Amino acid sequence: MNQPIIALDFPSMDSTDQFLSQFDREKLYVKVGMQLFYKEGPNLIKKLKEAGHWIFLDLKLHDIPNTVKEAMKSLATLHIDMVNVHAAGGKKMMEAAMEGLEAGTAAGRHRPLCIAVTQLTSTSEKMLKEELLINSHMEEAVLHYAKLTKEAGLDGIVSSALEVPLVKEKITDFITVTPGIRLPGDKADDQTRIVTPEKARKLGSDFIVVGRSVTKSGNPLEAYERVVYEWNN
Ligand SMILES: O=c1ccn([C@@H]2O[C@H](COP(=O)(O)O)[C@@H](O)[C@H]2O)c(=O)[nH]1
Repeated sequence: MNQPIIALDFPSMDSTDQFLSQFDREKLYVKVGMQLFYKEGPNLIKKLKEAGHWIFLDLKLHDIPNTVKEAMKSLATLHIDMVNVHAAGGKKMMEAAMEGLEAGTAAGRHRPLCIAVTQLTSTSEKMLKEELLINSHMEEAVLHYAKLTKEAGLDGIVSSALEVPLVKEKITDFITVTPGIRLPGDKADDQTRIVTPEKARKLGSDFIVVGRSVTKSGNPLEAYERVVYEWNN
């Protein structure tokens, strides 16, 4: 079974524990983002690891190459499974991220997967042009950043599932992690490039990231099971 990655966008360890307690010790693939990590830090990661969960630490590093390299050295000691940067930091920054991760990974351990955000799933075509002054269509912009990411030696990208077919056509051996996932009928909220789990599977995503469709549902366990079903069948 392919597991969706569940975004633990909660304010504290307590609210996270409360959410996870509904899953009866099932091992989940979880995503810890800025809100939770900035509050609870490495202790939370340790706790989630001890409970057997896989962890995508979604901090989206974006700084000068040396700073990103040293930050990745530290993050590699947390034994997470996946980590990320913003591709907009450029090739040198992404290469530095990989150097840091490799240097920080203990002998005998797997280096965490490292992926780069191409264009946030909250970004629309209009915003791309008018605010970011990127004068190409979303798909081309995502592909351009994906190519830079591949050249820098990273394992894959974050994009919406809508761009996955083009990325997969042009770049091989490269994973696609796609947030902006909504169950049919759910609100888009601040996301603009959204698809259902079923559509993401049909478009060829390797991993989907699901937050509010599960965490804000009246019945999170049932919503999770629906996502799992749609994602796998
Ligand atoms: O382009 C991106 C990159 C990261 N995210 C993160 O994924 C989740 C999505 O949450 P939803 O509640 O399902 O919208 C959230 O943690 C974002 O920080 C993204 O949405 N888009």
